[in-house]
Amino acid sequence: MRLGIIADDFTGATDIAGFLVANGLSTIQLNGVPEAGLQVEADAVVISLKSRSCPADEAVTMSLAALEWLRARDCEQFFFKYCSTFDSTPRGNIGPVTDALLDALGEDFTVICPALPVNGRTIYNGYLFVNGVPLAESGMRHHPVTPMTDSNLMRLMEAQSTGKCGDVHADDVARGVEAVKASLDALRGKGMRYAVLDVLNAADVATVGKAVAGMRLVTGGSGLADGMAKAWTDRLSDPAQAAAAGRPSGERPVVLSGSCSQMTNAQVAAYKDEAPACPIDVVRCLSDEGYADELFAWVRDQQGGDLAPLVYATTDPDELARIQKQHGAEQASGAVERTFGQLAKLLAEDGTDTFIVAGGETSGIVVQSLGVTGFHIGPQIAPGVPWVRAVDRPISLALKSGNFGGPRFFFDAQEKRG
Ligand SMILES: Nc1ncnc2c1ncn2[C@@H]1O[C@H](COP(=O)(O)OP(=O)(O)O)[C@@H](O)[C@H]1O
Ligand SMILES: O=C(O)[C@@H](O)C(=O)COP(=O)(O)O
Repeated sequence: MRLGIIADDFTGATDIAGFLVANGLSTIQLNGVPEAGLQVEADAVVISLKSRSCPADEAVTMSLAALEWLRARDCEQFFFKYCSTFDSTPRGNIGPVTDALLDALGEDFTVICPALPVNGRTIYNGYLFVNGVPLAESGMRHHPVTPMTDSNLMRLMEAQSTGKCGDVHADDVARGVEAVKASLDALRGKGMRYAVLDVLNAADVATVGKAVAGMRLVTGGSGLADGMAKAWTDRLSDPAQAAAAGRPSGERPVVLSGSCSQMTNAQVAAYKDEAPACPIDVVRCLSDEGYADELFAWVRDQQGGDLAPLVYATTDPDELARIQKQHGAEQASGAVERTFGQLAKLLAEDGTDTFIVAGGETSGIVVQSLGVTGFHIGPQIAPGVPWVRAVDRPISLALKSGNFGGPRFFFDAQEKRG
């Protein structure tokens, strides 16, 4: 197998898998660390974990177990996939997991590259920008679980890891693959353990993708994987064929939105103007055991129309701050996730076969509640959001990262099924 990927959340996993498939790499996504005996045939395997916001020691244990499974399949290269907005808690899991993976592989150096220019994530001088705005000034500063209040990737990485972090400057990236490799060698020579890769555009993506070809472990977002896959294009199959097994097949859709990101707020606003929509009451998530049953009954009544019913917890930063102040951030987000998990399970048992889900943590809980083992990856609805189809039952899903897709994403997902 060419590439083994450990993703720290479920939308992140489908994001990277979607880019690999779009470049013609046959890819399978496995939800959680699979049992030792499972056989898979693919160019790339993505193991999706829900390890972004849990305690660091749990994230390390899960990631090492995933690495062990992948190593047993003779992967040529390993990729630790985290968010293109470097989402991590104040203590942070990206550093500890990167360190643990490096140590387990006997390596002492890797790259840090969350860039994804096609979705507006660029890196300059080691600072991460979201649509031209520094990360800490973007909507990510209000994230319910992983608010990002620093834009400097070197500082973020050093704060949560054991080593020093340098930067491969945009000028070197613009000069090409050999200049990037020389800069990486120089940083390593200076005792750095990590090197941020500046990336401003699609050409830089291709350059850094080639430059990391010989590294045993790389870390970053799906943009880096896109560049790596492009560098392998000569050995790849037809993208349409690679996506065939993941094409959506269902007929009873629902939309579940648990993301409070800026783009999801816009998507929910656009969709609820035209489709049946039910807001989630956080207080009832916290206190009412029967609440998921009630939501289930509502969805069931609404299915069968032109547009799938939407259940959403999505709210704006002011209301979110109020809820978190009143109930505690962890308690509120945990209760909302639990409700989505219960609702998804009830819906699947009743025959809902298509789940369009917004939010990484939300997607994680939905997929875990459905108990799906893994996914075939299908065509992309928007950059970073492919359709996926469960390997073990006829269920299709679109797992949308909070900030991905255009304002009409929920409509697009129901229209773009081929
Ligand atoms: N109204 C709300 N009040 C409190 N927490 C919420 C609310 N809506 C969503 N959440 C929580 O916010 C988190 C959003 O994270 P996630 O699903 O990963 O979205 P994103 O992809 O935007 O990061 C989840 O834990 C979710 O349960
Ligand atoms: O890299 C990205 O931005 C996404 O793949 C990702 O990790 C999404 O996480 P959420 O925003 O929590 O959905």
